[in-house]
Amino acid sequence: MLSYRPTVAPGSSGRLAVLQRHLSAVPLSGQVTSTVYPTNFCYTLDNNFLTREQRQFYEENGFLVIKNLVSADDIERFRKEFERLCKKEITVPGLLIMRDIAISKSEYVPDQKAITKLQDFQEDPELFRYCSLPQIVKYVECFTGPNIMAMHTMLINKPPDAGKKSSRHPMHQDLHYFPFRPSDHIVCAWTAMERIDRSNGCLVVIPGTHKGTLKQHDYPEWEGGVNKMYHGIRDFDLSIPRVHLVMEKGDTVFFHPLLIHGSGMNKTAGFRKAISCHYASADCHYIDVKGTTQENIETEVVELAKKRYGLSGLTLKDTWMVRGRLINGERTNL
Ligand SMILES: CCCCCCCCCCCCCCCCC(=O)SCCNC(=O)CCNC(=O)[C@H](O)C(C)(C)COP(=O)(O)OP(=O)(O)OC[C@H]1O[C@@H](n2cnc3c(N)ncnc32)[C@H](O)[C@@H]1OP(=O)(O)O
Ligand SMILES: Nc1ncnc2c1ncn2[C@@H]1O[C@H](COP(=O)(O)OP(=O)(O)OP(=O)(O)O)[C@@H](O)[C@H]1O
Ligand SMILES: O=C(O)CCC(=O)C(=O)O
Ligand SMILES: [Fe+2]
Ligand SMILES: [Mg+2]
Repeated sequence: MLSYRPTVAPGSSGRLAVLQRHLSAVPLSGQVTSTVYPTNFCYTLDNNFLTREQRQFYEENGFLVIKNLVSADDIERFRKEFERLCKKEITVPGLLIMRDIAISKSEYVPDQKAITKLQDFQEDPELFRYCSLPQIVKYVECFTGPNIMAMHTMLINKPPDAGKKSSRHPMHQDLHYFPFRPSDHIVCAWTAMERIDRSNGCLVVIPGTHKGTLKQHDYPEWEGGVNKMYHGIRDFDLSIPRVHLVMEKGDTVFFHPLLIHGSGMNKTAGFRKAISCHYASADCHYIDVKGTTQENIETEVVELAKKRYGLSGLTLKDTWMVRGRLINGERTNL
């Protein structure tokens, strides 16, 4: 499994150069002069799908919410599949099932609802359908270009907080987990599977932080404990204003992997559900994270892979190479 090689030989630095040229969005001669063409868009591609307002919003803020993008029927199907997986009616290779730290450390015997997160559902055709929904992929292409990889999949089932605030997700940047670049060609799609607001722990973002750099991440020092791998930005300044994204069922947010975000406590009795996929341009390249701030997460992920699959000597890159799946175009580098 780990001897995977891309089916198309890399050597595609030319493609990336083309993509980068697209990113600078320089006006072409001969275009309609009544339109003012942007000269400084660098986080979105010029493929005429996003409106000018949508592009401008993402450029400035690092996220974009699209209302009602996923149908109630599809969400119902994802919900049903989630239940089958929780009940272990089916098993899926590679699927990671995670329970909340508060539940895992208590005497209480959890039922299947006590699952906080399913991760890596790329081998489950029903859930993976989410990643290929054409209306999502159309948006994704505006950030990644045409060669699209689904790198990371999650169904988050934020449990009612057990009283220790462990249902929170600390403020972080997803790029911390990713050993591939450039970051501008990576995007997360995150769809609310029901109404999500401050009562059940909505996404919380700090607009504009995608323009910054990757920060040092560690486990936050929370009294009630922190879930495995829920790293947060070290010494994060909580006085910086946060924006709470209240979303209705089917609404989808696309966000940049440097955008600082987290999610709040679930104060309701229900399990708050969202489904997400991180996409990257297949033209991105892997980096070695040794000696960088990402070394700590590499150590943890590699330890987990060793524990689960008995494989030693892996790198963070190896664990992503085997999880990535092509969605559109050619698998060039990743
Ligand atoms: C091919 C390689 C695949 C490797 C995959 C690695 C995942 C990489 C993550 C990338 C994320 C990138 C995207 C950014 C998004 C940000 C995030 O969401 S980061 C957080 C997501 N990460 C995860 O969900 C992965 C971590 N999960 C796990 O490692 C496991 O689910 C587990 C927490 C270890 C539970 O394993 P399991 O064996 O099923 O459980 P138990 O046998 O009951 O417990 C073993 C041991 O672990 C303790 N424990 C259980 N739950 C938790 C928890 N939520 N937090 C902390 N610790 C937990 C449990 O108490 C046991 O401990 P003990 O001391 O041995 O008793
Ligand atoms: N006092 C705090 N200590 C540590 N982290 C915090 C604190 N307050 C907020 N955070 C971080 O910010 C995230 C969002 O929290 P925020 O307070 O903005 O939302 P919330 O708790 O869902 O909403 P509300 O404050 O309305 O209950 C939390 O998950 C956590 O990561
Ligand atoms: O709480 C959520 O649904 C999102 C958490 C998150 O940001 C993540 O898993 O990367
Ligand atoms: Fe995240
Ligand atoms: Mg709060």
